[in-house]
Amino acid sequence: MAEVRPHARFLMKHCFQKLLSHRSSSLVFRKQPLFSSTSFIRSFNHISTMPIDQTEKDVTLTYAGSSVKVLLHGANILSWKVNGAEKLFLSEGAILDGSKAVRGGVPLVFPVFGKATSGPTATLPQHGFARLSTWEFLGQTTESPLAVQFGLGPENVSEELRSAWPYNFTLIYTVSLGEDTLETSLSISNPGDVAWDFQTLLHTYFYIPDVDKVAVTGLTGTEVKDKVTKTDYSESNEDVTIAAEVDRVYENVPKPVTIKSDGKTLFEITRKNLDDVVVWNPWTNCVKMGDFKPVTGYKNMICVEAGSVSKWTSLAPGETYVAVETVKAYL
Ligand SMILES: O=P(O)(O)OC[C@H]1O[C@@H](O)[C@H](O)[C@@H](O)[C@@H]1O
Repeated sequence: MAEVRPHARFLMKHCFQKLLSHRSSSLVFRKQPLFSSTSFIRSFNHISTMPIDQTEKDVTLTYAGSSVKVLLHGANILSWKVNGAEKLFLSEGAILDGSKAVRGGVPLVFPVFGKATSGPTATLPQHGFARLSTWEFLGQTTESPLAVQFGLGPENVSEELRSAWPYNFTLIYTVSLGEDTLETSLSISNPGDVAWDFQTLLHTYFYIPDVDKVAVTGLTGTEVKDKVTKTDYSESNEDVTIAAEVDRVYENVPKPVTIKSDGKTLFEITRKNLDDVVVWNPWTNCVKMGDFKPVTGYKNMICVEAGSVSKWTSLAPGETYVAVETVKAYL
């Protein structure tokens, strides 16, 4: 029997199931080879810019003056532009060759947030293996908004990481680009025969003009685990501002969260099945990270991370968990 390449194996094992679920929600699924076909190109010849540009390393979508670029390594979004303006922070020192997690954009955290001290994920590196593995580009699902999918299964993960967490899983990451919105949806399935627990998070680095003027709202009254002060408390501020290192997990945040600058809304973040929100800015401690450049970059970034991290979610065989974040950009 001819050898089946990993990509084909992924499609057979993971995506045909997805295809069926898409059919029920009337989405169109196209497999990767169609992207290079002239029929696909012809179907978009009324649009002046090609909407999907695929290279060996990344995939760029262009839609209604906006664009998003996704690196296959980590399925890490590197850039999101609305009307030509960059909305994400990507360190000038970010390493994009697959040897390290990307410092900026939107790294994906799975199956553990931070570093577990006990349990099955304790042998995994900080934030798990999804951001350290090269995902497969699976193709396009819709034209308007423009959406594509990426997949990760055990066959895409290094042997070392796979033996550290030896479970069967399927991750399908859908990136949808609207005029001023970016929706990211992570479908986490257990196709194996034993249950496992996970945490997940979208580690979004937002670009901001000036950290001194920034405020995060929508967190008032929620319980906080403050990793800098090592205290737990209830957030009393309407406006959460940044004037030093901040590393906090806000638990069970009930409402959308907004990032403002000088009182004006820059971003609104809505979440489904991502109950927690992490706010992180390393401040001048960024000098300790070799890949954080320039060292003044902390003034132009804030991580507001939608996650399910304050508890473990158990996924039984055959179950799927779908986590969705929608970011709307203003200004
Ligand atoms: O350097 P890393 O592994 O990308 O992590 C960056 C930060 O990620 C945040 O989500 C964590 O709350 C921080 O504690 C951590 O420092």
